[in-house]
Amino acid sequence: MTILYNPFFFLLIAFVSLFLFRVVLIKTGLIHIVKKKWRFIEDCFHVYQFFKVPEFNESMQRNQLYQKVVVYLNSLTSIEDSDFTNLFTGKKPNEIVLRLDPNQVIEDDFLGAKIFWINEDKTLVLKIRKADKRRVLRPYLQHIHTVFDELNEKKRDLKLYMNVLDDHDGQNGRWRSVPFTHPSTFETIAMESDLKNKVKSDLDSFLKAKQYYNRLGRVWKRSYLLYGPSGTGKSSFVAAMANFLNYDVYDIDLSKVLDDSELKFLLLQSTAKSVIVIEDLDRYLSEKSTAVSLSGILNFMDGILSSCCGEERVMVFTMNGKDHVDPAILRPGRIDVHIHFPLCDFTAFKTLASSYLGLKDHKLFPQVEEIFQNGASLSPAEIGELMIANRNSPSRALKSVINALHTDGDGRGALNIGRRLSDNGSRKSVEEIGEPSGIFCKEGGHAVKEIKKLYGLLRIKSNRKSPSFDLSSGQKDS
Ligand SMILES: Nc1ncnc2c1ncn2[C@@H]1O[C@H](COP(=O)(O)OP(=O)(O)OP(=O)(O)O)[C@@H](O)[C@H]1O
Ligand SMILES: [Mg+2]
Repeated sequence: MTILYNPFFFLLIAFVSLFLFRVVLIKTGLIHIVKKKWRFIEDCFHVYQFFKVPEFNESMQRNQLYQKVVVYLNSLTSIEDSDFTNLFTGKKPNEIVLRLDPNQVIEDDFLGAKIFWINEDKTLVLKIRKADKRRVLRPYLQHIHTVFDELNEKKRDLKLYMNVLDDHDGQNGRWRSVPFTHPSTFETIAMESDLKNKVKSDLDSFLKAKQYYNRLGRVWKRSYLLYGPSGTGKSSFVAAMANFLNYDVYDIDLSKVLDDSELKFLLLQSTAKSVIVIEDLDRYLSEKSTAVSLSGILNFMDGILSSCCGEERVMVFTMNGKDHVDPAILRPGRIDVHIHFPLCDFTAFKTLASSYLGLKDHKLFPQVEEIFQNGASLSPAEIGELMIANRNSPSRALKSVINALHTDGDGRGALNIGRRLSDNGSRKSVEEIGEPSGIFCKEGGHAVKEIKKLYGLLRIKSNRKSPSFDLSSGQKDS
């Protein structure tokens, strides 16, 4: 019986009872009633101020702020906690969005202050403690603007612009647009994952670097050269980049550009947050199938003109090979990142087999691996086509890939290897850093490298015969 008089026993009982009480409150949902009562009691001790945001102004024009607040509130997770919420289908398939119901209260936290929104008829009422108002209100409204802009940016429909020769209406210059709906993403591209991540983080850091570029007095742009044999995924990669960045695409057909000044004009007419692409640049240059001069292209690449618009742009140039391209185009500082798109190797093949056939492993894989090791190769496009054509039978698909590698692909990979071996020493140094298919000329991305480049520490290297490789080894060193 003495245990009953033990204070520890009482404490234990109290703890257990409290715990059980809490469990009952949570499990039965009574917690919400308790919270409401508690809020009511709290309200008695605070003085609140109310701000109305009506949907229309006195001239019956729409209040922009109302729209922004609605979008902002609908994005809050606390909307799920209000007693009534409307459910709608979203724009994407299977997407369901929540919308605040009239007469509901939604709670928000900002800078440690509690803010309540009451959805009255055609008016949103902001309720804030007087004690918090001076400190919180302005930054909070600014926060709503920012979140709204971000959400808007995310959901906007992308466009693909193409330049045309005729300009009948004269209204939109020479650009014509269609919705950009290319499904390619970084996930669907078969590519060394390390390289893919490097490109993603390069794009990410570019997006965040507005202040940085401004401080250095540089145009806020980043340019990429994608080069490699046909069907290795260069165009798909451009689409993946645009989808990743959520940028429009401006696809410049150089054969439809009448002269250098028109190329400048096209650049000036492009909007911020866009990927500007020139495909097959090497072909235009070697066949001279464009009226644009080399200097016109160089000026375009340097983006001198886009500096007047000052907003972010990504430029992408694709080529089948760099061998016959004027060195001025490839000099360091002109194109920031070079990415090589090789023919398929066994790793890329496995990625394709996984996405096209849903195969993680197969008894024919060792055979395929051996063929790749013997130097045969095909482009991912060729392998992809065979897999799509035989998608109902993975074994047949793999056999047809093996056949094609034996016949069409024989020696293509070997040729590739041969080319590498016959290259100069600097190309070998690329192989040494373990990025045969990766970014081998990547300046910047990191502040130190940008500054080095700016202040000419790397300029000495640009005079060498094969500047990209020197730069990459500089990168390796650093
Ligand atoms: N690395 C890859 N990963 C996944 N699919 C690929 C890859 N490379 C090519 N493909 C597929 O092959 C087709 C052709 O690819 P894409 O047009 O991007 O090649 P490309 O390098 O631009 O060729 P070209 O130099 O002839 O323009 C696309 O349907 C794409 O899905
Ligand atoms: Mg292409």
